[in-house]
Amino acid sequence: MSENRVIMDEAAIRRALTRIAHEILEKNKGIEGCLLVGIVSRGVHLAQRLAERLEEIEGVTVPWGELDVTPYRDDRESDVDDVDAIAAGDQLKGMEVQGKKVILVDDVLFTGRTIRAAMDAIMDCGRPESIQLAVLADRGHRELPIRPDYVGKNVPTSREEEIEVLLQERDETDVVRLTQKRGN
Ligand SMILES: O=P(O)(O)OC[C@H]1O[C@H](OP(=O)(O)OP(=O)(O)O)[C@H](O)[C@@H]1O
Ligand SMILES: O=c1cc[nH]c(=O)[nH]1
Repeated sequence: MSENRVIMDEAAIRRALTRIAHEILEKNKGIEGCLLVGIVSRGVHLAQRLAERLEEIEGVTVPWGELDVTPYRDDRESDVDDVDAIAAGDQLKGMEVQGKKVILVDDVLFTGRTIRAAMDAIMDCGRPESIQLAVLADRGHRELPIRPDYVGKNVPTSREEEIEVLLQERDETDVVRLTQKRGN
């Protein structure tokens, strides 16, 4: 079994994001009223790239923000101090979610717990018209009833495997890899 299998290379990531941008436009009949929200960390770069693609296609500025869902996680230790927790509304820097079509963007979808936390965070800021989800890779193993609206690639995985996403903005390369979990 290969230790490091490339699932998507730079071109595949670029094509997937372009396709997702078109799917977003088709589903929402344009981009009006949409707000892209990238989940920290790599979801932020993907949201920015999608916003850029959408702007290229539609010729309008597409609002996007970033969200660290740590304070909203269900696996967060209860004795963690709240000093560093930044309310979702402050993270979104006043961007209005009320009545908006919020499109959450993340790199990997696994159990769904990160997205559950993100939905809670968004709801803390207002009542969006809808919340949609775009992910670069869906590896299955959901623990909650969450499904993505836009998927770069479905990647069947075992629990002993991991999906690793590297992006130029942080990692100086664009690749999605399937690796063995350390210790396996
Ligand atoms: O569906 P889930 O089981 O919640 O897993 C998916 C999340 O896991 C990873 O984030 P991680 O917490 O590893 O942080 P990172 O984004 O900083 O790598 C990934 O970026 C997703 O946000
Ligand atoms: O395989 C996985 C699971 C969760 N998050 C990741 O980034 N990769």
